[in-house]
Amino acid sequence: MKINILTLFPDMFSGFLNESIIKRALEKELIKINVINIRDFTFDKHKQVDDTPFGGGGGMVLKPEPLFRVLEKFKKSKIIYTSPQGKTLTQNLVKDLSKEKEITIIAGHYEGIDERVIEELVDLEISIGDYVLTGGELPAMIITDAISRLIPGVLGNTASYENDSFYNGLLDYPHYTRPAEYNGLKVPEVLLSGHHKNIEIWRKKESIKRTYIRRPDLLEKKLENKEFSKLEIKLLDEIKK
Ligand SMILES: NC(=O)c1ccc(NCc2ccccc2)nc1
Repeated sequence: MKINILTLFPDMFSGFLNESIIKRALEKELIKINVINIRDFTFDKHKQVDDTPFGGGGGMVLKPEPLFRVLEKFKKSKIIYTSPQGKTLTQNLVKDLSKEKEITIIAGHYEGIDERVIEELVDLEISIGDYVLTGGELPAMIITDAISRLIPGVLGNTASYENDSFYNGLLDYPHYTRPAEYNGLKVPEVLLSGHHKNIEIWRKKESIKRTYIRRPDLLEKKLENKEFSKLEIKLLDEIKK
Protein backbone atom coordinates (compact mmCIF):
# COMPACT_ATOMS: atom_id res chain seq x y z
CA MET A 1 0.00 0.00 0.00
CA LYS A 2 1.41 3.38 -1.02
CA ILE A 3 -0.05 6.60 0.37
CA ASN A 4 0.88 10.00 -1.06
CA ILE A 5 -0.06 13.05 1.00
CA LEU A 6 -0.16 16.46 -0.68
CA THR A 7 0.17 19.29 1.83
CA LEU A 8 1.45 22.82 2.36
CA PHE A 9 2.82 21.80 5.77
CA PRO A 10 4.93 18.63 5.36
CA ASP A 11 6.62 19.16 8.73
CA MET A 12 3.29 18.49 10.44
CA PHE A 13 3.78 14.82 9.51
CA SER A 14 7.20 14.19 11.08
CA GLY A 15 5.85 13.09 14.48
CA PHE A 16 3.21 10.91 12.85
CA LEU A 17 5.74 9.15 10.60
CA ASN A 18 8.54 8.75 13.17
CA GLU A 19 6.75 7.12 16.07
CA SER A 20 5.27 3.79 17.07
CA ILE A 21 3.28 1.57 14.73
CA ILE A 22 3.49 3.72 11.61
CA LYS A 23 7.24 4.09 12.03
CA ARG A 24 7.70 0.33 12.32
CA ALA A 25 5.39 -0.34 9.36
CA LEU A 26 7.49 2.05 7.24
CA GLU A 27 10.74 0.41 8.39
CA LYS A 28 9.29 -3.00 7.52
CA GLU A 29 8.19 -1.53 4.17
CA LEU A 30 4.67 -2.83 4.74
CA ILE A 31 3.47 0.61 3.69
CA LYS A 32 5.06 3.51 1.88
CA ILE A 33 4.06 7.08 2.80
CA ASN A 34 5.17 9.92 0.55
CA VAL A 35 4.63 13.48 1.87
CA ILE A 36 4.75 16.06 -0.94
CA ASN A 37 4.85 19.83 -0.52
CA ILE A 38 2.37 21.40 -2.95
CA ARG A 39 4.50 24.55 -2.95
CA ASP A 40 7.23 22.60 -4.80
CA PHE A 41 4.84 22.61 -7.77
CA THR A 42 4.63 26.38 -8.12
CA PHE A 43 6.93 28.02 -10.66
CA ASP A 44 6.08 31.67 -10.25
CA LYS A 45 8.45 34.01 -8.41
CA HIS A 46 6.27 34.15 -5.30
CA LYS A 47 5.51 30.42 -5.28
CA GLN A 48 1.85 31.32 -4.88
CA VAL A 49 -0.37 28.37 -3.86
CA ASP A 50 -3.50 30.21 -2.77
CA ASP A 51 -5.48 33.29 -3.61
CA THR A 52 -8.57 35.20 -2.53
CA PRO A 53 -11.94 33.67 -3.45
CA PHE A 54 -13.87 34.92 -6.49
CA GLY A 55 -17.14 36.44 -5.34
CA GLY A 56 -15.47 37.85 -2.23
CA GLY A 57 -15.81 36.57 1.32
CA GLY A 58 -12.95 35.90 3.72
CA GLY A 59 -10.14 33.39 3.64
CA MET A 60 -8.02 31.95 0.84
CA VAL A 61 -8.54 29.13 -1.66
CA LEU A 62 -5.83 26.81 -3.00
CA LYS A 63 -5.18 27.66 -6.66
CA PRO A 64 -5.86 25.02 -9.35
CA GLU A 65 -2.52 25.17 -11.24
CA PRO A 66 -0.17 23.72 -8.59
CA LEU A 67 -2.69 20.98 -7.74
CA PHE A 68 -3.31 20.00 -11.37
CA ARG A 69 0.48 19.86 -11.85
CA VAL A 70 1.21 17.69 -8.82
CA LEU A 71 -1.82 15.42 -9.35
CA GLU A 72 -0.62 14.72 -12.92
CA LYS A 73 2.10 12.61 -11.25
CA PHE A 74 -0.40 10.61 -9.18
CA LYS A 75 -3.30 10.15 -11.57
CA LYS A 76 -2.97 6.34 -11.49
CA SER A 77 -3.76 6.38 -7.76
CA LYS A 78 -7.13 6.94 -6.11
CA ILE A 79 -7.32 10.68 -5.38
CA ILE A 80 -8.90 11.60 -2.03
CA TYR A 81 -9.65 15.07 -0.71
CA THR A 82 -10.30 15.69 3.00
CA SER A 83 -13.02 18.26 3.70
CA PRO A 84 -16.12 18.77 5.86
CA GLN A 85 -18.15 18.28 2.65
CA GLY A 86 -16.96 14.72 2.19
CA LYS A 87 -18.42 11.28 2.84
CA THR A 88 -18.06 10.53 6.55
CA LEU A 89 -15.20 8.12 7.27
CA THR A 90 -16.31 4.79 8.74
CA GLN A 91 -14.46 1.54 9.39
CA ASN A 92 -16.15 0.05 6.32
CA LEU A 93 -14.82 2.89 4.13
CA VAL A 94 -11.36 2.40 5.69
CA LYS A 95 -11.56 -1.32 4.86
CA ASP A 96 -12.43 -0.52 1.23
CA LEU A 97 -9.58 2.01 0.96
CA SER A 98 -7.08 -0.45 2.45
CA LYS A 99 -7.57 -2.65 -0.62
CA GLU A 100 -6.27 0.04 -3.02
CA LYS A 101 -2.70 -0.29 -4.32
CA GLU A 102 -2.05 3.45 -4.07
CA ILE A 103 -3.98 6.46 -2.80
CA THR A 104 -3.20 10.17 -2.86
CA ILE A 105 -4.68 12.41 -0.17
CA ILE A 106 -4.97 16.16 -0.75
CA ALA A 107 -4.87 17.96 2.59
CA GLY A 108 -6.90 21.08 1.97
CA HIS A 109 -6.18 24.30 3.77
CA TYR A 110 -7.78 27.64 4.51
CA GLU A 111 -11.25 27.63 2.89
CA GLY A 112 -10.46 24.67 0.70
CA ILE A 113 -9.35 24.13 -2.87
CA ASP A 114 -10.59 25.39 -6.23
CA GLU A 115 -13.70 23.36 -7.15
CA ARG A 116 -12.31 22.54 -10.62
CA VAL A 117 -9.68 20.33 -8.97
CA ILE A 118 -12.42 18.39 -7.16
CA GLU A 119 -14.63 18.09 -10.24
CA GLU A 120 -11.87 16.97 -12.58
CA LEU A 121 -9.44 14.99 -10.43
CA VAL A 122 -10.82 13.97 -7.03
CA ASP A 123 -12.25 10.43 -6.85
CA LEU A 124 -13.54 10.63 -3.27
CA GLU A 125 -14.07 13.48 -0.82
CA ILE A 126 -13.85 12.29 2.80
CA SER A 127 -14.80 13.96 6.07
CA ILE A 128 -13.56 12.58 9.40
CA GLY A 129 -16.58 14.08 11.17
CA ASP A 130 -18.90 17.06 11.37
CA TYR A 131 -16.46 19.73 12.52
CA VAL A 132 -14.07 22.17 10.87
CA LEU A 133 -10.30 22.12 11.39
CA THR A 134 -7.58 24.57 10.39
CA GLY A 135 -6.46 22.19 7.67
CA GLY A 136 -6.83 18.73 6.17
CA GLU A 137 -3.51 17.46 7.55
CA LEU A 138 -4.92 15.80 10.67
CA PRO A 139 -7.71 14.14 8.63
CA ALA A 140 -4.99 12.90 6.22
CA MET A 141 -3.08 11.39 9.17
CA ILE A 142 -6.25 9.82 10.56
CA ILE A 143 -7.16 8.23 7.23
CA THR A 144 -3.56 7.02 6.76
CA ASP A 145 -3.45 5.61 10.31
CA ALA A 146 -6.78 3.80 10.03
CA ILE A 147 -5.83 2.26 6.65
CA SER A 148 -2.29 1.30 7.73
CA ARG A 149 -3.42 -0.74 10.73
CA LEU A 150 -5.45 -2.98 8.39
CA ILE A 151 -2.40 -3.80 6.24
CA PRO A 152 -1.26 -7.35 7.13
CA GLY A 153 1.75 -7.33 9.44
CA VAL A 154 1.37 -3.73 10.62
CA LEU A 155 -0.28 -4.65 13.90
CA GLY A 156 1.96 -7.02 15.86
CA ASN A 157 0.72 -10.62 16.12
CA THR A 158 -0.69 -9.88 19.59
CA ALA A 159 -3.14 -7.26 18.30
CA SER A 160 -5.29 -7.82 15.27
CA TYR A 161 -8.11 -5.89 13.74
CA GLU A 162 -10.50 -8.88 13.62
CA ASN A 163 -11.42 -8.11 17.26
CA ASP A 164 -11.67 -4.38 16.61
CA SER A 165 -14.76 -2.62 17.74
CA PHE A 166 -16.58 -1.56 14.56
CA TYR A 167 -14.92 -4.47 12.79
CA ASN A 168 -17.96 -6.52 13.80
CA GLY A 169 -20.21 -3.46 13.91
CA LEU A 170 -20.20 -3.32 17.73
CA LEU A 171 -18.38 -1.25 20.36
CA ASP A 172 -15.41 -2.78 22.15
CA TYR A 173 -15.77 -4.70 25.43
CA PRO A 174 -14.03 -3.43 28.63
CA HIS A 175 -10.28 -4.16 28.92
CA TYR A 176 -8.30 -4.91 32.11
CA THR A 177 -4.69 -5.74 32.94
CA ARG A 178 -2.62 -6.39 36.09
CA PRO A 179 -3.04 -5.90 39.03
CA ALA A 180 -6.16 -8.04 39.51
CA GLU A 181 -7.19 -5.67 42.33
CA TYR A 182 -6.30 -1.98 42.52
CA ASN A 183 -7.56 0.40 45.21
CA GLY A 184 -10.09 -2.27 46.11
CA LEU A 185 -11.31 -2.35 42.50
CA LYS A 186 -11.48 -5.90 41.18
CA VAL A 187 -11.22 -7.28 37.64
CA PRO A 188 -14.34 -9.30 36.63
CA GLU A 189 -13.81 -12.88 37.87
CA VAL A 190 -14.57 -14.50 34.51
CA LEU A 191 -11.47 -12.84 32.98
CA LEU A 192 -9.25 -14.52 35.61
CA SER A 193 -10.90 -17.92 35.15
CA GLY A 194 -8.93 -19.02 32.11
CA HIS A 195 -12.24 -20.34 30.81
CA HIS A 196 -11.89 -19.13 27.18
CA LYS A 197 -15.42 -19.94 26.07
CA ASN A 198 -16.96 -18.09 29.04
CA ILE A 199 -14.57 -15.18 28.48
CA GLU A 200 -15.54 -15.00 24.81
CA ILE A 201 -19.23 -14.96 25.70
CA TRP A 202 -18.71 -12.36 28.45
CA ARG A 203 -16.85 -10.11 26.00
CA LYS A 204 -19.47 -10.51 23.29
CA LYS A 205 -22.24 -9.71 25.82
CA GLU A 206 -20.37 -6.63 27.09
CA SER A 207 -19.90 -5.41 23.51
CA ILE A 208 -23.59 -5.77 22.78
CA LYS A 209 -24.58 -4.21 26.12
CA ARG A 210 -22.34 -1.18 25.51
CA THR A 211 -23.55 -0.77 21.96
CA TYR A 212 -27.18 -1.08 23.10
CA ILE A 213 -26.65 1.66 25.71
CA ARG A 214 -24.23 4.01 23.90
CA ARG A 215 -24.84 3.50 20.19
CA PRO A 216 -28.25 1.90 19.55
CA ASP A 217 -27.91 3.19 15.96
CA LEU A 218 -25.08 0.72 15.37
CA LEU A 219 -27.26 -2.13 16.65
CA GLU A 220 -30.08 -1.06 14.33
CA LYS A 221 -27.69 -1.08 11.40
CA LYS A 222 -26.37 -4.53 12.32
CA LEU A 223 -29.95 -5.84 12.65
CA GLU A 224 -30.99 -4.29 9.32
CA ASN A 225 -28.00 -5.86 7.59
CA LYS A 226 -28.92 -9.18 9.24
CA GLU A 227 -25.34 -9.38 10.57
CA PHE A 228 -26.33 -10.82 13.95
CA SER A 229 -25.21 -14.33 14.88
CA LYS A 230 -27.65 -16.56 16.83
CA LEU A 231 -25.46 -16.08 19.92
CA GLU A 232 -25.58 -12.29 19.56
CA ILE A 233 -29.37 -12.34 19.25
CA LYS A 234 -29.62 -14.53 22.39
CA LEU A 235 -27.30 -12.19 24.33
CA LEU A 236 -29.22 -9.12 23.15
CA ASP A 237 -32.46 -10.65 24.41
CA GLU A 238 -30.85 -11.31 27.82
CA ILE A 239 -29.66 -7.69 27.93
CA LYS A 240 -33.11 -6.34 27.09
CA LYS A 241 -34.76 -8.28 29.95
N1 LIG B 1 -14.13 17.17 8.95
C1 LIG B 1 -13.06 17.07 8.17
O1 LIG B 1 -12.68 15.99 7.68
C2 LIG B 1 -12.27 18.30 7.88
C3 LIG B 1 -11.41 18.37 6.80
C4 LIG B 1 -10.69 19.54 6.55
C5 LIG B 1 -10.88 20.62 7.41
N2 LIG B 1 -10.24 21.79 7.23
C6 LIG B 1 -9.63 22.18 5.96
C7 LIG B 1 -10.73 22.50 5.00
C8 LIG B 1 -11.71 23.42 5.37
C9 LIG B 1 -12.73 23.72 4.48
C10 LIG B 1 -12.79 23.07 3.24
C11 LIG B 1 -11.80 22.14 2.90
C12 LIG B 1 -10.78 21.84 3.80
N3 LIG B 1 -11.71 20.53 8.47
C13 LIG B 1 -12.40 19.39 8.70
